[in-house]
Amino acid sequence: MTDSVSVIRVRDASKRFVIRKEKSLKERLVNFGRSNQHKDDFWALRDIDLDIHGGTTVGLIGPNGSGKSTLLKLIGGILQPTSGTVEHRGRLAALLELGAGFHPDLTGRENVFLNAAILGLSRKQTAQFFDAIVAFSGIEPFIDTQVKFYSSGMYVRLAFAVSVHVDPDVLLVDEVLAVGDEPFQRKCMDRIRRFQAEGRTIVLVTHALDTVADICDRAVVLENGRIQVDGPPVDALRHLRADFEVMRQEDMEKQREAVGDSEPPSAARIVGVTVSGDDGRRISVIEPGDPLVIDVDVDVDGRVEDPVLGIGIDSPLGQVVYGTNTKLMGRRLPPLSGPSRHTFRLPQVWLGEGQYTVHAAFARDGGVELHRLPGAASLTVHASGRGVGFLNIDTELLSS
Ligand SMILES: Nc1ncnc2c1ncn2[C@@H]1O[C@H](COP(=O)(O)OP(=O)(O)OP(=O)(O)O)[C@@H](O)[C@H]1O
Repeated sequence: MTDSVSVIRVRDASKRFVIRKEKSLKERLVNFGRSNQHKDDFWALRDIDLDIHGGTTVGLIGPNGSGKSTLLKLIGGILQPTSGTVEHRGRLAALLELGAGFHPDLTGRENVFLNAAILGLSRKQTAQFFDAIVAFSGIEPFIDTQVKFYSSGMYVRLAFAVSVHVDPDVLLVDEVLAVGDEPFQRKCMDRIRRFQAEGRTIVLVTHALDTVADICDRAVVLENGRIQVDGPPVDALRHLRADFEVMRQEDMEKQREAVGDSEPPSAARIVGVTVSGDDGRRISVIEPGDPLVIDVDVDVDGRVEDPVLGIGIDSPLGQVVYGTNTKLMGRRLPPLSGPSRHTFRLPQVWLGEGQYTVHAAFARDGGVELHRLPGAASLTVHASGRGVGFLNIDTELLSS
């Protein structure tokens, strides 16, 4: 089934939605007698050109509302472009938003037949696959229940089972898989890998960026309805993570402004965190194995007798990837008062490719945390692209 020609071809496609907004009471009075709604045009996609070749796996990534699902729906023929063209070749199965393609009043069994018929299978063909579909979905006890009573996970289980059993040439998958439990998600990933090995084409919308690095041949970054990057996942992810970091900083700035000076002055504060290399120069990008020097400036109004100072490196979702503090290190700090600087040196930081932030925290030994500065500095790790995840390990293949 693998071929090098386009199985999906999007040419100069744009999609406009008309958004209706309720008018305010004042506007209603002024426009008495006329409609109570505003109509606004909104371009969810602009000038999209995309060729997807047979046998490839492409990830569509980008911030919330950037147009990923809309593009997937255009490819799947669920939506029509306002201008431009979208073509595809071969049988196409789509796993789009929850419940799409299912009729709520029909049972799981009836929906399997309905869905398969929409995808072009005869009743006889569907009957052949039926047991395999139900077995894969793992929801046999509920197969004769109306799907409106299904949980979101049960919906997705059945929908995914149908889409992978109808022998599609192209599989479109939106984020929905994320609602399945872990064992089911793993089963789906195994099936997706099998599809890849069989040379089928897969287009995936996801926020799981490591999944994109792991399974996609190519990634397309959408922002504000336009393609920003289209290329190898490592490049696309680097671009997107850098943009996310800008958004995070803007968001922090807004939060700080919103809180303003209303925050009560604390007796002990971390006033600054800087990250540098061994030569003392400030850095924000490192390679795996590089050393890192983290300076933490603290200001204590009064005196803290038994201070404990900690630092850590967090993932973009705020998960602590690494953390330590003076107590864990078996070091005792002297009582602190006034401003002071404390320097931590991490000799070799074997982090994997990605965007991280550095936090610092200050506490009393055995007592409450006095101050924490999350996202105090940002850190980008550029790795070789030979692995995914938080760690960088130079794995070798000893035998094959
Ligand atoms: N049927 C619709 N009517 C009006 N606006 C819509 C419609 N569908 C999508 N939009 C708007 O189009 C924009 C893109 O939506 P889309 O669902 O494609 O984004 P996305 O990148 O998939 O986002 P997310 O990551 O949050 O799922 C959003 O601003 C959304 O509000």
